[in-house]
Formats: sequence, C-alpha cells, structure tokens
Amino acid sequence: MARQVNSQRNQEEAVIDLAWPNEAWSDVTKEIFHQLNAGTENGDWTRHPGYLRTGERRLYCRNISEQGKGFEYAIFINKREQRATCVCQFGPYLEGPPSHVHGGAVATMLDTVMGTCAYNVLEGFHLTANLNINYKKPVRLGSTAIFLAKVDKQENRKAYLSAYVTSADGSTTLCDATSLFVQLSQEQMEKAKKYLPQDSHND
Ligand SMILES: CCCCCCCCCC(=O)SCCNC(=O)CCNC(=O)[C@H](O)C(C)(C)COP(=O)(O)OP(=O)(O)OC[C@H]1O[C@@H](n2cnc3c(N)ncnc32)[C@H](O)[C@@H]1OP(=O)(O)O
Repeated sequence: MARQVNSQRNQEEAVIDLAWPNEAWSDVTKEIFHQLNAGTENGDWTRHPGYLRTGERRLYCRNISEQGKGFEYAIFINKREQRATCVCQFGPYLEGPPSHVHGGAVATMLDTVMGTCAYNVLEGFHLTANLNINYKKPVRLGSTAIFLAKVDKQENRKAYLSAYVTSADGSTTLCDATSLFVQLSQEQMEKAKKYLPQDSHND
C-alpha cells in the first residue's frame, strides 16, 4: 500500500511513497520485494522511497498514477557495497514492440536505478552524462524484472556504473548497461538551484 507522508513543500500537495506493494503487483513482484526488503532488517540495505507528487510536476517513472499501468517498482541501496537493486513490474502503458516493453522504458529504469546507485558515492546533485545499453532479450509487457547496479569507479565528480537486468527468476539476462554520472560543480549547482525541490522528497 502506498504510504502518505507529509511534504514540507506545501500542504495541498500530497507526497505519497509508492515504493511499496499495491494490489496491482503480481505475486512474483511482491515476493521479490519482500526478499529485497528483508535485507533492510540488518541495515545493509535501505529501501529508497518512491514519491508520487500530486502537484503539477511528477517524476517521469512515477507519472502514470493508474496503479499497475506504468512503472511499478522499488529500489534498494547498499551503501557499503556501492550497489542498488530494483524490482520492477512493467505495466501495459509501456508497450513498444507488440506485447513487449518499449526500450525507452527499460532505459528509464536503468537510468533511475544507476542514478540512485550513484548516490552511494556522489554528493549533491548528479546528472547522467552517458548511458549505454545492450538489449539482449525483449521484455514481456506485464512481466517483472530485476535491475542490479553497482559503482565500478569514481573519479572526483564522476561515477562510472554498470548494471544488468534479469528475468524475475534470474535465469535470463535481458539487458546490460554502463553509465557515467557527473556530480554538478558548485557553479552548475548555482545555476540549477532554482529547479531543485525545496524539501527532501527529491525522488
Ligand atoms: C532520487 C531519484 C534518483 C533518480 C536518479 C536520476 C535519474 C535520472 C537522471 C537523468 O535522467 S539526468 C537527465 C539527463 N542528463 C542530462 O540532462 C545531462 C546533460 N549534460 C550536462 O548537464 C553536462 O554535460 C554534465 C553535467 C553531464 C557534465 O557537465 P559538463 O559538460 O560541463 O562537463 P564537466 O566539466 O562538468 O564534466 C565533468 C567531467 O565529466 C566528463 N564528462 C562529461 N560528460 C561526459 C561524457 N558524456 N562522457 C565522458 N565524460 C564526460 C568531463 O570530461 C569531465 O571530466 P574531467 O573532470 O576528467 O575533465
């Protein structure tokens, strides 16, 4: 169930944490979520909240508010191991090839999971400078996939990551990817400040 949290931003805008199972999640998606969430018990992993804002702006991968029709996902981060893992169920509004997920939707989740993983090493705000994806197998619409990302190298403001996407049972590699995220310099941050959310709900 989505959990309502108060946003300091302004009261009429509800900020809802969607990175929890809801009735649109399949049993497979829920089972993987609970396996990943069990890793938070000893503190090694933390669940990254996924906020749907109900104001005029929405995070792209949280913008389809009809449950189960778009991206249904939760991301878990392991700071010590510089890794992130995501379970994602792709809804019917994400079609590309008939009955399969649009490559851009898979790219969106890779960008988001690796961008979230980059928080393990980069401070402040970072942007995707480069994202390379090898699509190995088409992803069935309505299916559940697992995204596994890790930081491979950090050089100052640059974080180099790799990731791969597997079927729910882990038996099939659907994609692999690499990326570069760049933390904004002070000067770039000054310019970007006016666009940044005013509260901690920046996902
Ligand atoms: C909580 C929710 C989390 C979600 C996570 C976020 C997921 C979504 C992330 C996105 O979708 S971000 C949107 C898509 N990306 C962009 O719009 C970024 C557009 N590009 C830029 O703004 C600038 O090019 C960028 C900030 C990436 C880099 O700034 P600059 O082009 O001014 O270069 P800069 O000097 O700051 O770069 C720092 C280093 O990165 C290197 N670099 C930059 N772009 C590169 C590139 N493409 N390939 C290789 N190296 C690159 C650059 O050479 C330099 O290396 P050195 O320090 O060694 O000299």
